[in-house]
Amino acid sequence: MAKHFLKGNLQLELGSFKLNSGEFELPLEGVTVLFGRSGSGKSTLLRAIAGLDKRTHGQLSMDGEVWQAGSKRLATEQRHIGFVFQDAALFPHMTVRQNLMYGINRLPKNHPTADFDKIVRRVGIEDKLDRDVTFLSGGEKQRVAIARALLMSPKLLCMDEPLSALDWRSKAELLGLIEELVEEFKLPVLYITHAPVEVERLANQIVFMQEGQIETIETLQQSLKRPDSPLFDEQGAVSVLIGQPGRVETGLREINLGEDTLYLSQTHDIHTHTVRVRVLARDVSLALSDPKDLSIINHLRTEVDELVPLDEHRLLVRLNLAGGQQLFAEITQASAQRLKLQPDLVVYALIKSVALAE
Ligand SMILES: Nc1ncnc2c1ncn2[C@@H]1O[C@H](COP(=O)(O)OP(=O)(O)OP(=O)(O)O)[C@@H](O)[C@H]1O
Repeated sequence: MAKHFLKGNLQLELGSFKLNSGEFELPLEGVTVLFGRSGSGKSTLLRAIAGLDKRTHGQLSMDGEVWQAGSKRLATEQRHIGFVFQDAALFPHMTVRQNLMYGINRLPKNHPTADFDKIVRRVGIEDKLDRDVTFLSGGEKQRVAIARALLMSPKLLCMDEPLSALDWRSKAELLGLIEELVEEFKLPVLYITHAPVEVERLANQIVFMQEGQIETIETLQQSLKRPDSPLFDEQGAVSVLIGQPGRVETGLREINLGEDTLYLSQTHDIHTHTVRVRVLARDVSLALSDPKDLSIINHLRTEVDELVPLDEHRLLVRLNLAGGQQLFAEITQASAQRLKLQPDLVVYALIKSVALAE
């Protein structure tokens, strides 16, 4: 059961664009991603929830505390929300420390704050405190923005495309950091992104937006179960397997899936208790028996759940793993016929360890 709930129905008109969320009840557990096409109203909904636009109407309450009633709003400062935007929005020509202290010094006296040294160390900017923010890299600026938000001890953290302006290496580093912080601080997060990889790595649940409305709210696993999931891009269907990190041996990282073990060719340190492994359906091959003389390391015993045709040549096979998780394999219709695939048939899912991304 989620500890926090955001409940409401919000309207906001911006020129010709109308946000009309419809009634929603959002259990805020871990990361809730707002997902939808450009212009579908994700940022507008986030701003309405945060109380950043005076023109907002409707109803909103967080854990029973009224944030919006008709046109009356609780001021944003009183909602205890932390913000991280695409552009870190730091004060230029001020040091990192001055930027961090600026917000803290403006908090009401009774407002709780977090341990400065702890946050700064945790976010990895302890050696940057006296640097002018103008000369920080994009990734470093976002770390400062995250620290600034966490120092406010927010009840809710709102992140609007926090990684989209970064290069891939900084993106990967910050994605890992955000994942760790969410687990460590147990902070509900509302997160906007266009990138399925970020959704798959972080989301507990997803709010799908379309033309200013909330279309549907689903857990990550629910939306990945749909063969036509909006999360699937030109790379095709994706599965996310959740496990616990195990040992590293001979250059392979073990991921414990309960009954099964996966081997990843990544050996960097993992600081979270659970790990999500992203598997592209097209990287999964199937065999009717467990092949012994193959370079592919991961052989998972599965049962066919369903065959879903994609077009006249290809299909998706949904597989059940022993521990209850599901995995997609994309194969040709010709292979499916040759193997005589049908529901309940036992097949071995073969995945190269280098194809797996944590
Ligand atoms: N202040 C404004 N005045 C008029 N129209 C606006 C204003 N702000 C946003 N809009 C319009 O509202 C619509 C929704 O914008 P919003 O930024 O919420 O979409 P989004 O889903 O977050 O898009 P993106 O993914 O591109 O950031 C867009 O058509 C945008 O042009």
